[in-house]
Amino acid sequence: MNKIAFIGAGNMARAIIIGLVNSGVAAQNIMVANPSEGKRLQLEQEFGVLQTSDNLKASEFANVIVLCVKPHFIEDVCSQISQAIDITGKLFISVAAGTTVAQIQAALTKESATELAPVVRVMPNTPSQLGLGMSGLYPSKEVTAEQKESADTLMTAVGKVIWLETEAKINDVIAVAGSAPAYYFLFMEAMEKHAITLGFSAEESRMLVQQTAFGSAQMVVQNSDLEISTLRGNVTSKGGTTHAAIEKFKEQGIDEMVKNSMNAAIARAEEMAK
Ligand SMILES: NC(=O)C1=CN([C@@H]2O[C@H](COP(=O)(O)OP(=O)(O)OC[C@H]3O[C@@H](n4cnc5c(N)ncnc54)[C@H](O)[C@@H]3O)[C@@H](O)[C@H]2O)C=CC1
Ligand SMILES: O=C(O)[C@@H]1CCC=N1
Repeated sequence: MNKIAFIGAGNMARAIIIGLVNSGVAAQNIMVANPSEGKRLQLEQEFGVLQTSDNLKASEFANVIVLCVKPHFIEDVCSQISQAIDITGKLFISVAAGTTVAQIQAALTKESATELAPVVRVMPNTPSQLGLGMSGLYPSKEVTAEQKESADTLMTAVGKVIWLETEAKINDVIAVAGSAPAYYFLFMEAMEKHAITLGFSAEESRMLVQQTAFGSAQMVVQNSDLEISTLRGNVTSKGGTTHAAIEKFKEQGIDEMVKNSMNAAIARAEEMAK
């Protein structure tokens, strides 16, 4: 049975922890470390996970250490852990955008050490908290088959996973899945705002938008044999209202806008890794 430490108790750690506990992982096998107490105490109260302010205590407790701090803290956190405790046999999983395996391994390597630590980079997304996450995983070559299985089991508990052939694909997963919940939220926010200006109450606007988004996503999921464009076509009567709206989206360059925005996420991830 793996013991899992989360270093950092923010949005992404919370999403994965909720998904894990709901999937049946024993809360006593999870310890979360965060310097300030608010978020970790909340996780303890809600889910019974162990918590500490001490990254080293959590790292000693676990054989799988999930790094869930902001990218600019990853290297400091890794050095702190590797300088203070014996990390032999421990698997490191990093969810950080724009922080490479090489950077993480360098920070995990003591001057005297010759071996590199096993690291799996994971790019998850926040729907993990509902068990509906989508993650891309990339293992360093030091990761054993058993550790790969552990990482797969961990992320499968909170959603679907794909394993990536190259580390560069992690940045593509950021654009398509990691950052993408925010794109859908942005679109829903825009629709909700306009529904309100059309005279619906805030509650009605929210319900109209969320139920339509939910139903549409379910239609995509439950009709995997159909192209998404076919589902769109089924709504779009020739010369009708949907056609008018879709033509307006196209006229304003929706494909270009989506492509450029996704590429901006990739470019930012590449820039962060420098
Ligand atoms: N939020 C998202 O949708 C996604 C985030 N990520 C990655 O997850 C990582 C965390 O992002 P969020 O959870 O959104 O950030 P966040 O700011 O919500 O959480 C980070 C947590 O780390 C804690 N922290 C700061 N310094 C620390 C230290 N030295 N030791 C232990 N804990 C420390 C903070 O107090 C905070 O609670 C980032 O690297 C990000 O790239 C990846 C995929 C999706
Ligand atoms: O915005 C970010 O940098 C992180 C990575 C993917 C989602 N959130």
